[in-house]
Amino acid sequence: MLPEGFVKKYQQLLGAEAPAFFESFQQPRHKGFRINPLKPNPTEVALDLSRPVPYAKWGYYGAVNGRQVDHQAGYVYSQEPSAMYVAAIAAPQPGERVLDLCAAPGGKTTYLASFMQQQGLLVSNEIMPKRARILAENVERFGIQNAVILNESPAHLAPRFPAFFDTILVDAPCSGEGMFRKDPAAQAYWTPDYPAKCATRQREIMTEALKMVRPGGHLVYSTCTFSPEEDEQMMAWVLANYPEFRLQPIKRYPGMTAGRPDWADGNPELAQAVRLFPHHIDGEGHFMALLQRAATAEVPVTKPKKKAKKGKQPRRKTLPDQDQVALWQAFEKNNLNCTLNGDLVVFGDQLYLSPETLDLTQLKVVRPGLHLGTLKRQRFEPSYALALALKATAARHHLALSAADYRAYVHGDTFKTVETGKHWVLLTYQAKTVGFGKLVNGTVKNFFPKGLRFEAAE
Ligand SMILES: C[S@@+](CC[C@H](N)C(=O)[O-])C[C@H]1O[C@@H](n2cnc3c(N)ncnc32)[C@H](O)[C@@H]1O
Repeated sequence: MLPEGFVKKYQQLLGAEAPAFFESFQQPRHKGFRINPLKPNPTEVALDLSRPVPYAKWGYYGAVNGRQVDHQAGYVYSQEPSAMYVAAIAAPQPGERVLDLCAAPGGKTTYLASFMQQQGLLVSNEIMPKRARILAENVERFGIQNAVILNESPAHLAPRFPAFFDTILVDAPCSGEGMFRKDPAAQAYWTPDYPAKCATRQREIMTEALKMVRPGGHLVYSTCTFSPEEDEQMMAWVLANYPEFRLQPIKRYPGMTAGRPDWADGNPELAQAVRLFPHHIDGEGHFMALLQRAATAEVPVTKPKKKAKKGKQPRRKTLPDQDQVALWQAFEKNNLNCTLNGDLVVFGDQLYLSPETLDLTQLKVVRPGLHLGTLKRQRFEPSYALALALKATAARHHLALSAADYRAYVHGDTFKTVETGKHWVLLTYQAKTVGFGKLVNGTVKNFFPKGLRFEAAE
């Protein structure tokens, strides 16, 4: 049952449309997924691709089975169809600097990365530590090479990246009215003053996010809620307080409706925003707006940091030493056919490849780039993330698994093979890279991450 206050509110706002809107909550929800253009032959998945989402490149209606190789190998990402349009509006170019400020679990980050084709910088940030780890898992599964994953508050990020990003996505935490069908708990949580509370937090987030957009750059703001307080009124607040930002038109596909100036301060510019209502479109519902910062906007000068006294400059702890570089290079030479681009960065005994030289000191870093692997005393152990970022042909040794071997592998078991020798093997199943194993005299030792092990579907 929809909350009483919710029904009253939308009866008033939607008038004659309200019954159709309420009725949509009785219908089954719409599921969707995107295929991953970063992988070789991305359409070779065991899923029905006959129903594309008209407004979302790589998007389809349908459900994904999380126990199948298409999911495990990062060939598909489950995403509710209306949510897909957010990153499709942002559509960053390869080479751009992009920030996804509220990024977990990664639906929009993985979509942004699809556009970027591994070029440029994608900073994916999530404030909640647990959710940031899930974000990292999804980024790795998708095989993204140019992402830096942070676990920061917007207030801590803004002074570090003033006017830095070409594109910023703020998929704001919201009252989640568009989640009512998927998650009945969202209904129980709802109270008439909840949207206003969420709006306060959204203004705090936007205050920081806007500082990080470069002159001429864009910010996409989105919520999965219908409440004007969090949607048009948020954008009205931005336009009134930040005159260097203007709303830009967004293409409206059939079923999408214009933002409602009459639900805010009447500013006609608000009609540039887009609403996806569940009674008009096959999706759960979303609001999205595209802001652009004037190319001529003046950027406040930030004070340069005090330099450490001569001789006291701490050595950047993240630069690998010669021995560590040598271990990686030996692994690369003996095992890979490709060269990976970026800066080598070391955190403890973990080696990463960073897409851009960034000063990440005093930031909570989940991944400073692509995780390459672990530096052991005399050897290098490649990571699962590296395997999923590689094409099978990028490795010197690869091994195609049978269905039984694949099941054993994702379950965490060792298995036998007729191959001989002692070296790393990049494992594939149905021509999809699924992880590394170590071949030792006919046995493949299992390196599938413990926390991800599962029973594969038959
Ligand atoms: C709508 S969800 C993001 C969904 C994500 N963009 C996706 O597509 O998978 C909003 C996220 O904002 C995070 N969040 C909550 N409070 C926040 C705050 N004060 N500042 C920034 N992010 C916050 C939540 O933890 C949540 O992961």
